[in-house]
Amino acid sequence: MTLSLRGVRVAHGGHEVLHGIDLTVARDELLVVLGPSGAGKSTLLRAVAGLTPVSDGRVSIADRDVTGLRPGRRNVAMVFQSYALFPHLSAAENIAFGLIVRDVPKAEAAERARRAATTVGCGHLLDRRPGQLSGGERQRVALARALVREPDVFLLDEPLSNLDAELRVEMRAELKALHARVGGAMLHVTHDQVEALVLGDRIAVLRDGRVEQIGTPDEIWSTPATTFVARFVGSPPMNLLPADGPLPGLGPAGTLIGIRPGAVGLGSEGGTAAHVERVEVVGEDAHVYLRLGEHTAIARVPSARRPAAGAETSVTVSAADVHVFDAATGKRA
Ligand SMILES: Nc1ncnc2c1ncn2[C@@H]1O[C@H](COP(=O)(O)OP(=O)(O)OP(=O)(O)O)[C@@H](O)[C@H]1O
Repeated sequence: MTLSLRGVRVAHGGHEVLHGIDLTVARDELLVVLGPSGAGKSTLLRAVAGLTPVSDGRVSIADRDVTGLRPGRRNVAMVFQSYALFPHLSAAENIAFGLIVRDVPKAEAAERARRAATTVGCGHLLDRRPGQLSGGERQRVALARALVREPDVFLLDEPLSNLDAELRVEMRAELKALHARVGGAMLHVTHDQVEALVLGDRIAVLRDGRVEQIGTPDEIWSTPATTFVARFVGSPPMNLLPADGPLPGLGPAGTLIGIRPGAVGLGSEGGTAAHVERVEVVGEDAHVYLRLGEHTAIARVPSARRPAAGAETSVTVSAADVHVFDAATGKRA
């Protein structure tokens, strides 16, 4: 394992925000830490980088206990959401900076910076200052600056969140391709579930300073361990209904049944009666907000086949599409 965290706890001003994190990242693995705002994602990255002290537990990098080491001794490179480039230095100087301060000869640093810049597609921007670069170009320079150091671990803190939607999708794919090319252990933090599903070899879902589930994107999607994971991953979120609610017979007593909006069938004969409260058209898809007695649910259907708001319809769900959770604990049953 290149990176391993064992029982890592972090407190801010006497208030514990990470409550014993266990995580490993293999040598060429891209692990995404996914969680809502305030879950402790940035704190986790900062603890690995050595920017925030841990109150308990151990951080190991390349089989070395680094828990007590300062950031410069850990051989990690961090890419920040804000890029954190020096405004008065050119892209080339920004990229080479980490080498120069480590006494790499100037000519070698410049050559390595040029190669890293070419790898991430900003080789033609080396003479420009950050103020003369677009957001996406700055992000490339920040990536090249991390890459050039050849660190044991890359730490990426929401690196795509300042980009517009189109560029974010493009950079997401490029980041994945880059990782496939250069390898290395990457810990990538995001609150964007699509980014996590697309990028991650594995995903660790963080909630209130605890890891709720770790698994491949497929595992997280198809077998969410808790109702929290089930609802956080997927948009619109998974419907949760009591097993003895409006769609009986799909789960044992005392459980909640989970049905993704895409698995809610509308308008078939013999289904459960439902009232269409509202319809949102999102391009090809429509989100249909349904009332089933005292409960509500969302269906995702092709826009062309959407019912009208105010209509009466019927709901059918195939048993194979149902997730079952313990109603008391929220854990997968
Ligand atoms: N320096 C600090 N001092 C006190 N509390 C802090 C400090 N930094 C973070 N916290 C608290 O720790 C918790 C976790 O914060 P953190 O920034 O790690 O969350 P996050 O998951 O990265 O959220 P976001 O997605 O909003 O950045 C929050 O409750 C936050 O208020």
